[in-house]
Amino acid sequence: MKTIETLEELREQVRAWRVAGERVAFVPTMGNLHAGHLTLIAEARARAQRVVASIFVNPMQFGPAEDLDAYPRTLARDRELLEEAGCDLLFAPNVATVYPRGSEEQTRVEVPGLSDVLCGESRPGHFRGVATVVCKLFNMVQPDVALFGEKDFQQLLVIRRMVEDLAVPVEIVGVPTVRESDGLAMSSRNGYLSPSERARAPALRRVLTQARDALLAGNAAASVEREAENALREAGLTPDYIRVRTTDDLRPATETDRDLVILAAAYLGRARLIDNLRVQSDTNAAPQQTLR
Ligand SMILES: Nc1ncnc2c1ncn2[C@@H]1O[C@H](COP(=O)(O)OP(=O)(O)OP(=O)(O)O)[C@@H](O)[C@H]1O
Ligand SMILES: CC(C)(CO)[C@@H](O)C(=O)[O-]
Ligand code: BAL
Repeated sequence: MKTIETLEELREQVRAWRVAGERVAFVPTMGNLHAGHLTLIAEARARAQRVVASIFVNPMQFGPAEDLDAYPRTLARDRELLEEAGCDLLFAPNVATVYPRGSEEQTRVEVPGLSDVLCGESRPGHFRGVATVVCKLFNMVQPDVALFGEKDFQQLLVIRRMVEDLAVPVEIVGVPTVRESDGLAMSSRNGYLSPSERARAPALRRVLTQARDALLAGNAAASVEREAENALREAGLTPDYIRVRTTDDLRPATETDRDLVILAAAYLGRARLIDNLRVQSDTNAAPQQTLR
């Protein structure tokens, strides 16, 4: 596996593959890789002849009080994992390669609406940073297909919408969340948890599952959200939000919506955990099973 830091070398390599008629898949990451990332690489391999991964801790998506400096940087280990997983090229640019004009850069990519709710409300400007860097990385790598985890459900929707609205010629594939054996969604930031916090963390997934069951049993979304927040507090987590939303545009669920997702974020020690669970209720279900 090659590691490339400059745009010139990246473009030369990807151009050679494209000229040879090879399809290129792209997996953008911030590094500190785990089995979730490696599943994205495996899915990428199944969809293209060549796989490019990037590792770039993007300053633009971090708020001033967030963990940009502390974010784990483990490049040597990440390289080994990518190589074993069959990645062809690692693009590991520095900040000046991605943002050559530094603070003088003016262009931003924004997906308002989808970016302003849920995680966007707690992390103002976060999705502007994500959409801008993903748009740049797409222009740098020029892949045919790019893969993103469903763990970051809102991010996946923001990217899908950006690609649609700007006619970006990249197919976007969402990959189901990879979990630890106790249900906790794998995440680089799980490494921030102390042993006792780690023991409490699976409550997030447990509460999401209980909330889904309560919805399917006919309870109203607002009461399900309230109960779930209380359950998170009782489990020792500090809820940021837990909300029932439509899967396509994250609107609050109404009685007639059938394709829903419950999204949650909660603080635990130094970590802010996120997770989500789809709820597909049957339109022909008996009355007690429909959403009220
Ligand atoms: N558990 C997981 N299952 C599937 N995909 C995942 C998982 N965790 C992360 N991803 C995906 O990997 C890609 C890169 O994510 P990133 O490098 O930020 O990892 P992360 O573990 O989500 O980190 P963080 O803890 O900082 O959010 C994203 O598309 C993300 O959705
Ligand atoms: C998509 C991404 C690599 C953009 O920096 C990041 O938000 C992430 O790792 O999910
Ligand atoms: N996985 C999402 C990247 C972030 O939290 O900044």
